[in-house]
Formats: sequence, C-alpha cells, structure tokens
Amino acid sequence: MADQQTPIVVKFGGSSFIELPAYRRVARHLSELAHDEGRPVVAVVSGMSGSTGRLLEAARDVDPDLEPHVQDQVLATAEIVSVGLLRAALHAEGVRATDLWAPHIGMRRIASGPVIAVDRRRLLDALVGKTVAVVAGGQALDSDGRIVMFGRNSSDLTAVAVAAAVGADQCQIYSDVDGVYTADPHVVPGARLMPELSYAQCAAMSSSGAKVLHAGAVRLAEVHGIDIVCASLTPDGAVTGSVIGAGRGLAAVVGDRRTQVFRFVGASADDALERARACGVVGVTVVQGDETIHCFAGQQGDVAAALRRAGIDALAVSGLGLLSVVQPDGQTEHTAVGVDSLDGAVRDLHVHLHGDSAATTRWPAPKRRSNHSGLLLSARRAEG
Ligand SMILES: Nc1ncnc2c1ncn2[C@@H]1O[C@H](COP(=O)(O)OP(=O)(O)O)[C@@H](O)[C@H]1O
Ligand SMILES: N[C@@H](CC(=O)OP(=O)(O)O)C(=O)O
Repeated sequence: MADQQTPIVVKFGGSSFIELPAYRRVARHLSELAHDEGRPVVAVVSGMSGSTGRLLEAARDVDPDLEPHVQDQVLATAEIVSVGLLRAALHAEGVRATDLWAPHIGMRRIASGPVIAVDRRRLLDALVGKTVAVVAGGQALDSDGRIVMFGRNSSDLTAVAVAAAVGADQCQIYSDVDGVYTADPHVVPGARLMPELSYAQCAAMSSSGAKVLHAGAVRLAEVHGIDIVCASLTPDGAVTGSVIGAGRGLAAVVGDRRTQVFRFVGASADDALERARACGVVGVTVVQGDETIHCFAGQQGDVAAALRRAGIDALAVSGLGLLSVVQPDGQTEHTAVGVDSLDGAVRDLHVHLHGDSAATTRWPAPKRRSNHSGLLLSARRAEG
C-alpha cells in the first residue's frame, strides 16, 4: 500500500525525447512533481525515439545472424545514453539525482519468461538524499549476470516492475499521446480518447500490435493492482488522458503492419503455434477465405529468428498486416489485410463502430524520430 513516503514512479518513452532540449523539460517536470508531492520520483526512461531500431540495423549489418545476447548488449546502450542525458539535465537544473542501470538495483530476469525482479532495498537506498532516480528501461541481468533486454517497448514493463517493488499504487507513463484511443490517433484523427479502460482490453490491444503500451507491463500491473496512468508532457504542462485499471473503455480498432505472417510447413500448424507461443512469440490464428494463416504481432522483434531457434519450419508470407477489433472486455477478432490497405481498413472500421466523429486530435502528423539517434549510422555510412 502506497503512503506519503512511497516514491512516485513515472516512465518517459522514446517519443518524449525527440530533441535534446526535451531532457531539460522532463528534468524540470520531475523536479516540480517531486516538490509538489513531497516525495522522491523514480523515472524509468527509454532510448531516444528511433535509437533502438537504428542500433539493431547497424548490428545486423555487421552480423546478419546476430547472437541474441550480443544483440541485447548493443540495444541496452540506447537506454544507457538516455539515462545519462536525463541525469545530466537534472544536474544542470540543480536537482539531486542518481542514475541506475540493471546491475545497480538488482534488476533480474526470472527464468526465461518476461518477468522482471527489482531489489527494493537497493532501489530505496539509492534514493536516500536524492530527489530523482533515473532508471534504464527494458534491461535486466540474466542468471550469468549478462545484460538482457525484454524486447521492444519494454521500458513500460520496467516501470511497472519498479512501481510494484516500491509499493506504488500507480505508474505514470508519458509518451507523445496522452492516453489510449479507440484507434491510433496518428492513423485515425477522429479517434476517441478512453478516459478509462480495463487491463484486459489494453493488454489485448497491445498483443494485437497497438504500440501504445507493452502487453506484459499491463498484465504485471493487473497482478499487483497498479493503475497505469497515461500522460503526455506538453508545452502547457502535463496532460493526463487514460487510466488502465478497473474501468471500462470503448471498442477499439488496431492495425498492425509489423505483424509477421507465416504458413507452417511439416508439423501441424496448431502444434507449431503452441510451440511458438511457448517461446514467447505472440501469435494468433486467422482464417482467411479457405486458408488458415498465422500472424505474429511484431512486439517480439524478429519472429522469424525465434521460430528458427525453436526448430519450427515456417514460410513467411509478405504483404499482410493484422486488423483487430478489441472489445472493452478484451474479446478480440482478427483479420489479415494487405498492408497497403491497412490504414484505410482501420479508418473504415472505426467509422463503422463509432461514426464519423468530427473530433480531431492534436496528433494528426506522422510520428517523429529523433535525429540525434542516428549518429552511429551516419558514422558507419561515412566510412563506407
Ligand atoms: N490506440 C492507441 N491509442 C494511442 N496511441 C496509440 C494507439 N495505437 C497505437 N498508438 C501509438 O502509440 C504511440 C505511443 O507509443 P510509443 O511510440 O511506444 O511511445 P513511447 O516511445 O513514448 O513509449 C503513439 O504515438 C501512437 O502512434
Ligand atoms: N528500447 C526499447 C525501449 C522502449 O520501451 O521504447 P518506448 O518507450 O519508446 O516504447 C524500444 O525502442 O523498443
């Protein structure tokens, strides 16, 4: 149970760090939050938007058959840079702060599943005399003490694990949108903000490929009864849009173009799907016409490599995306749609469900990436 001494836990995703001055803005916000609430703040951060993708591209260029632990080592640097920059910004703002990576607070991956443990004592000790602790998202140590990553968008998971460790009853997640909408507002400008929605719906949306929150983070929050509060830091201050917890949302439409679609060869498709799920790949079966195909939401990164490692023989089918309707109780229906018509299909389905809402959002523009995350690749290209 949270009390007056319990730290506030917030997470700032890569979309909050498009430009370098954003680190100073976030630092000022953290300082004000701690001051207003009279409690220290633990801020979990992701790498700058685009940095993980660029590092992955660079590492695969060097070794197309990259070993998973080497990949994780390279990717972890995105968050380490971001922690350093936010720590520097806090210093520049005169805020007493500390910076923490996985080894500093005993962040461990338990067994092979995506479950993360945080050493509560070490985290609280690190906060003594500090106003803000900055924590690297998405990373943990495995049983050999090596750094491992939990996959794309997993800083949300770290944030919820930290909230559970310190006994917080909410975890504030900041990004470029202030909440969860009935569709991606970058695709459907008339999408409606859901002031509240259930864990089940949010986890189903994430598993279907909605990027807004990590499915494992939502499930972990439910286990610990932690409310996830979605917020955005705007030039006019923080705006809070959705609470994920016991509330009820509206039917939502999700289009996922990162989904990887496979036909299975040899072993029965159901068996292959079960085995794929057992190695952590989010898979759904879609019946399309006379054919059953299998779509894997892109959350797990390189699905093909995961299937190969599991010894599953599968043929990739290109050009298909996953279109899903997720009900307030989490019930979901999936269809596969050509990627070129996916956004249009999402918009049509949204009009069908919610009418042609005249409401617009403040985020109709395409998603931005930080230019500062491209330094490594620019250097590599210059060398040829
Ligand atoms: N239903 C939805 N509601 C809100 N945002 C969504 C939804 N579906 C997808 N998104 C996308 O999620 C993005 C926020 O997640 P993400 O890019 O991972 O942010 P961050 O980098 O801050 O973690 C938004 O920019 C939006 O494009
Ligand atoms: N390295 C992760 C970090 C993360 O969680 O990102 P974000 O908070 O931007 O979703 C990624 O880009 O996938």
